[in-house]
Amino acid sequence: MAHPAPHPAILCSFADADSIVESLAAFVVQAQKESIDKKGRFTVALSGGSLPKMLRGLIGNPAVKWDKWHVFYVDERVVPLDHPDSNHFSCTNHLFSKVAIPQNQIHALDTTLLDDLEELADAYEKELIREFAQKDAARFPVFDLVLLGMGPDGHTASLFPGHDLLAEDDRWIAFLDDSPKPPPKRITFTFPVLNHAARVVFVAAGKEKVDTLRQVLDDPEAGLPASRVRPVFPGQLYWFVDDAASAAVQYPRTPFKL
Ligand SMILES: O=C1O[C@H](COP(=O)(O)O)[C@@H](O)[C@H](O)[C@H]1O
Repeated sequence: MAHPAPHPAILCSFADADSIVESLAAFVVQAQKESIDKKGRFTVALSGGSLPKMLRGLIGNPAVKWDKWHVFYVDERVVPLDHPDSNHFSCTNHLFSKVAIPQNQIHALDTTLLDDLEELADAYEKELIREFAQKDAARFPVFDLVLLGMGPDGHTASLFPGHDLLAEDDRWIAFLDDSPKPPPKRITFTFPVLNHAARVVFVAAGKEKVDTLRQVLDDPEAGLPASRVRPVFPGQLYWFVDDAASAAVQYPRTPFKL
C-alpha cells in the first residue's frame, strides 16, 4: 500500500530568538496535553547546542506536567555527564535543575560504557526499546515530540554533511568517532527515528544560519542533513526560527497559532 506523502513543513518566523521562547513553550505544552490525553505520558527527545536555553519558557509554567515526561537525548557527546560538552549537562543546567521532573524519567548515557562506543550506542538503543517496543508495534519508535537544532553546516543531531551515517536506515542509535564538530565521539538518533516522530520541531536563530536555512528549505534536493528530516505521514515538521535566520528564505511562512 502506498504511504501518503509527508505533510509540508510549517515555517514560523519570529522577530528574534527571545520571541521564539514563549511560542515554543506554548507549542510544547499543547503537544504534551494531546499526548497525555491520549496515552497518559509524553515522550520527548531533546537536542543540545542552543536548544536547552530556548526551553526556558517551560520553567515555572503550571501547565507543564513534568511527572508525565519521558526524556531521551537526540544525540549525546561521549563525555561524563557533568562535562560542559554533555548535552545532558546542558539540559540539566538550563532546564531540569529548575523543574520537578523525576530523575528516572530522564534517559542519560550509561557512563560505565564511555570507553566502548558500540556498547554505549547499543545500551541506549535498548533503553529506547524498553520505552517503546512493547507499546508500539512500529518498526521505529514514535516520539510525541522531537526538538532539533541545526548547525551552520546543516547538521542536525550528530548527523553531519557527507557522513556515512546519513545512509543508516536500520539502527535506532548510531555512533561516530569522527564528528567534525568537537567532541569527536558521539551517539545519535538516526534519520528513521527522527522521521517517525509525531512532531518534529527545529529551532534555529541567528544570522550565521541564514545561508544554511535558505538551502535547507528552498533547495532540499541539495541534501543537507537538516533537509533529510521529513517525518512520515501523519508526522508534522515545524521550523521555529528568527527573522535573522530566515531573511533569505523564499519558503512560505505561516503565522504561529496553536
Ligand atoms: O553538536 C550539536 O549541534 C547541534 C546544533 O547546535 P546549535 O548550537 O547550532 O543549536 C545540536 O542540535 C546537537 O544536539 C549538538 O550535539
